[in-house]
Amino acid sequence: MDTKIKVNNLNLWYGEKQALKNNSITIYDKKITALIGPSGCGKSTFLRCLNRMNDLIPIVKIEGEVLLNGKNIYAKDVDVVELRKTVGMVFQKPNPFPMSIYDNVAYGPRIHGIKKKSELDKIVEESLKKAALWDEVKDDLKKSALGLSGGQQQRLCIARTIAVKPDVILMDEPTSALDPISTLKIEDLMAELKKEYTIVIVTHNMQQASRISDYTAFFLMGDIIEFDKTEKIFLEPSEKETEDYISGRFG
Ligand SMILES: Nc1ncnc2c1ncn2[C@@H]1O[C@H](COP(=O)(O)OP(=O)(O)OP(=O)(O)O)[C@@H](O)[C@H]1O
Repeated sequence: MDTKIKVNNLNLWYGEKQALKNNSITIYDKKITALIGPSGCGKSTFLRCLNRMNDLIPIVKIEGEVLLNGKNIYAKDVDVVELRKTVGMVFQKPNPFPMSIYDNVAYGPRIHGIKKKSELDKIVEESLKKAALWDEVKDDLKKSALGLSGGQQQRLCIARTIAVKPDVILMDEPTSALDPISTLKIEDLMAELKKEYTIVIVTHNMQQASRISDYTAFFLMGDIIEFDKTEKIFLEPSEKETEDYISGRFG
C-alpha cells in the first residue's frame, strides 16, 4: 500500500494553548481515513494542517512535518496556492459561490489559467459527472448554484474541488448539515471518489466512519490515541479510551 501523506511529530499551538500533541500517522493513497473523537479534541485543526489552512490564523505555531508524496509541505519553498490545489477541501456547510453552477466549477481552472471554452466545458462536465451531479443539473448550468438543495450544493462543492485535479480531498464533516438521503448520496460518492483520490474526513458520526473509512484515527485532547484499520478500531480497539469512546461511554 502506498503512502500519500506522512505526518511526523506534528505539534500545534493556538497562542499558549497546545491543540495538537506530537501527532504521527500515515495516510494511505486512494483510501479513506476518518478522524474521530470528542468535540474540541483537534480533528479539524489536524485536517487543516494537511493543506496549511492554519497558516491563515496569525497566533498559530506549528512544529513537525507533513510529507506529501515525500516532500514536506511546511518547507520554505512550497507554493501554498499549488499545495491547496493538490490538497483540496470541502467544508461542513456547503459554500457555493453566488454564481452559476457552471461558473462555480470553472472557477478554479480559470484561476489556474485555463481560458478556452471547449476545455472549460469538458472540465465542468467531467467534474460534475464525478461528483454524481451531472444528470441533475446538465440542463441548468447557467442557473444560480444557490437554487440547488443542500445536498446538491455539497456535491457541487465536491465538483469544484475535483475541477482543479487534486490528489487529496479533505472533508470537514461534509454531511453534518445534510438530511439522511443526501448524506447517503455523499457517502456513495466518496466510495467512488476513492478510486482516484485519497480522502481524509472528519466526522462526528460513528456509523459513518465505520461505513465508509478504511483507516481511522481516534483523537483525544490533541493526542492521537489510536490509529489503525477501521475494522480494528471499531471491533477490537487496543486502547481503553478508544473502546470507551466507540461504545458511547463519553463524548
Ligand atoms: N482559531 C482558533 N483559535 C484559538 N483556538 C482554537 C481555534 N480553533 C480551534 N481552537 C481550539 O483548539 C482545540 C481543537 O479544536 P478543533 O476545532 O480542531 O477540534 P475538533 O475536534 O475539530 O472539534 P469539533 O468536533 O467540535 O469541531 C479546541 O480547544 C479549540 O477551542
